[in-house]
Amino acid sequence: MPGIPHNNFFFKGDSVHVPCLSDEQRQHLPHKPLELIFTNVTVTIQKRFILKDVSGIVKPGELLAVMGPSGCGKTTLLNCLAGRIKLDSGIIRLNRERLNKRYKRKICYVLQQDIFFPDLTLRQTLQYAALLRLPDSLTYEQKMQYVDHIIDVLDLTSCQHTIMGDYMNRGLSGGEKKRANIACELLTNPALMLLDEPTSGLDSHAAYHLMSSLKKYAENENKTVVVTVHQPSSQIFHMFDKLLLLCNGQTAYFGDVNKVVDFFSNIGLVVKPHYNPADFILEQVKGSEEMKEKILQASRDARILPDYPHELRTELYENTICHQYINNYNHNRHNRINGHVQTIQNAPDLWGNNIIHAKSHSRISTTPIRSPNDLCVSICQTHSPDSNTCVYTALPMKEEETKSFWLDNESHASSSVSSSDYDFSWQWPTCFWTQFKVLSRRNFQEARPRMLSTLNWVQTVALGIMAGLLWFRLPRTEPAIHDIQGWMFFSTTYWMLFAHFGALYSFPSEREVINKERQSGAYRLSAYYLAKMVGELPLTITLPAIYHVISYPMLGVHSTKVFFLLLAFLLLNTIVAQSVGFFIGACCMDMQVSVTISAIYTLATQLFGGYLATNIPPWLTWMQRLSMVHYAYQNMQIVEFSEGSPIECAVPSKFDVCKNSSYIPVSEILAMEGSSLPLWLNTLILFVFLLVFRILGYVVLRYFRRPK
Ligand SMILES: Nc1ncnc2c1ncn2[C@@H]1O[C@H](COP(=O)(O)OP(=O)(O)OP(=O)(O)O)[C@@H](O)[C@H]1O
Repeated sequence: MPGIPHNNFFFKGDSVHVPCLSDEQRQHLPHKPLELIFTNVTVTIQKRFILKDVSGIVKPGELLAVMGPSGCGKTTLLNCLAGRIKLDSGIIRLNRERLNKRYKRKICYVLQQDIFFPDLTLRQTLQYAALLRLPDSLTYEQKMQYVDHIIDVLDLTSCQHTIMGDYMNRGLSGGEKKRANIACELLTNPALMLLDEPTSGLDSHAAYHLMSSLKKYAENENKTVVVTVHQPSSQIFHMFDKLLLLCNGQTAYFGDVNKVVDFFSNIGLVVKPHYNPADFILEQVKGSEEMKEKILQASRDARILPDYPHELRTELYENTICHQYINNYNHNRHNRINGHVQTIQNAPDLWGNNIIHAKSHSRISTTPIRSPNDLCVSICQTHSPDSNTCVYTALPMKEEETKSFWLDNESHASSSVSSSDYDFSWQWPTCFWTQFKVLSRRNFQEARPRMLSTLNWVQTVALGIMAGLLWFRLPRTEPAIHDIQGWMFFSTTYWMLFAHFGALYSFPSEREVINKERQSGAYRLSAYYLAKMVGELPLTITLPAIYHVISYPMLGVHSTKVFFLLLAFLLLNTIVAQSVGFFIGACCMDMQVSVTISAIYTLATQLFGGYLATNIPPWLTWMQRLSMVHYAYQNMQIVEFSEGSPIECAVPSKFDVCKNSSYIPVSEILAMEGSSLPLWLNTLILFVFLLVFRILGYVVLRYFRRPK
């Protein structure tokens, strides 16, 4: 394939391939290698330790396996490393810099669950991912060429036109979905890959090939790879460079994979010959409580042995050098650093250098003190100049990295910008316009099978004919008024319910995909939201329009203008109802709650619509103001009875006006149902409904339903 290098690494048959960019393309994705260090990671949920003091280091080119029994905290650790869970304590660093939002696009996180739009094919899924996540500097052809290549090297060619599928519609197999999941993430040429159970659901052959691919990916591309695995075969086990064994959320072993057998032997747990070491160590950490404690104690003891990575020894510095140092402050003063007025605590360090502790809002800049081996940095996380309230830590740093650094002390996942290493990954991969265009197209393509399914067509046509037959050729006389109103009210309420519940039911499955993509920083929420409105609009209005085209002429068309105006209000009402459904879907995580709220709202809307109850008690009239159907229904009457053929009075007539006239004016017909508003005001209110609920939906997604 032109433009694709031959230093391939992914196995396909007997050959090995690289799903990577050509050198020219690679220039557009300048990810430098990342070293991952996590120290003393502790997470508690509902006062229960899920992870406690877990530490590890993975260098570029290395493959770290996280193993342990089910429920020991593997996924939680991966979530922490991806910055998706707030730590109770501990630090995660990438290239010695604290994990922050800027790294999101350098990290690829392949989730345990394969979350996709079920109706898109594998190829469409990858194409959209490439269009959204590869930078605008690559042309469309280059992006598609890369998709072809990824499909080829992951051996997905034969199933590229198969839908992803779900439990209702069978699509890709489990293994194919898993590879598709990895393919989507590999598109961005990530520097750090986190994969949660990538081999689950694969047969041993497929699992071996996948793991060897990842191993070669790490080695050849200098990538950092972390995987969680349950029970690897011995072949797979020996592919790992490093192993982190977890037991009850604590480190049972961290180090080279080829030293783990010795570690267990040293505490009297000797692996039998020809036994899979992975099975052996997992059996030990699933053993009795005494056995677990013995292993955990041995692991704690190993932290002070010489071969324990010195990058992880923060507690040594904390307890000795930094403690002594912090107690040695001798004066405070104010100064200006990095353009911010800061309180600076300045003191000579233990080795004769100066240390400056500086605090400005949430950002901190410190100069380090030099310890005999490394640099000890003290970080004050409070606004108080009192050293007793400072939280401090010590970390070995390279000298060039110590000039200044910025600390995000709120959350690992929140924003923090370093002046150094500023690259494209801080920005969105594509501009708003590209995101909007691609997402509109994808929304249309994804929603079409769902919204315009054969069943929906049958239902619409059947209902249109039924309504047309029921109200067939209605005469323009007083006794027919109620029937004409019946058709209008039925049409508006039916399409309100259809659109509202359609939006409600489609949202939960869509939300998972959107959350996954938002977490990886693929696009702006605003681009998605706008694209959703635009992309789905033709689909939302198609079926009500078909219904109208069938049923209204059967009633008897009196003017083209009336035909189109009635259609316009029917569609406007449908779009408003969809907005409300979308808003409720965004608010409620629980489907049953959202269905209940929707049922109450839509039924109340019907009751107060003006057709079913005409004598609404005065203290309840405000409810009518909240009924969206009410406004559309009123407008349809205004149009039908003022622009259409006049309605003849009956003899005798219940309208007083018929004493002096043969026709009933629209105002009299509307007055039968209580007070009414002019056409323009009803229309304006419908547009206000539309805008308010769309904006509220966005606000909820933006601020209250942010993916963690
Ligand atoms: N949000 C949460 N609320 C309550 N408990 C949680 C939550 N998230 C995780 N846990 C608990 O934390 C523990 C670790 O969960 P985690 O999913 O990390 O385990 P795991 O090792 O990945 O398991 P498995 O191998 O079965 O996927 C489990 O006991 C789980 O029940």
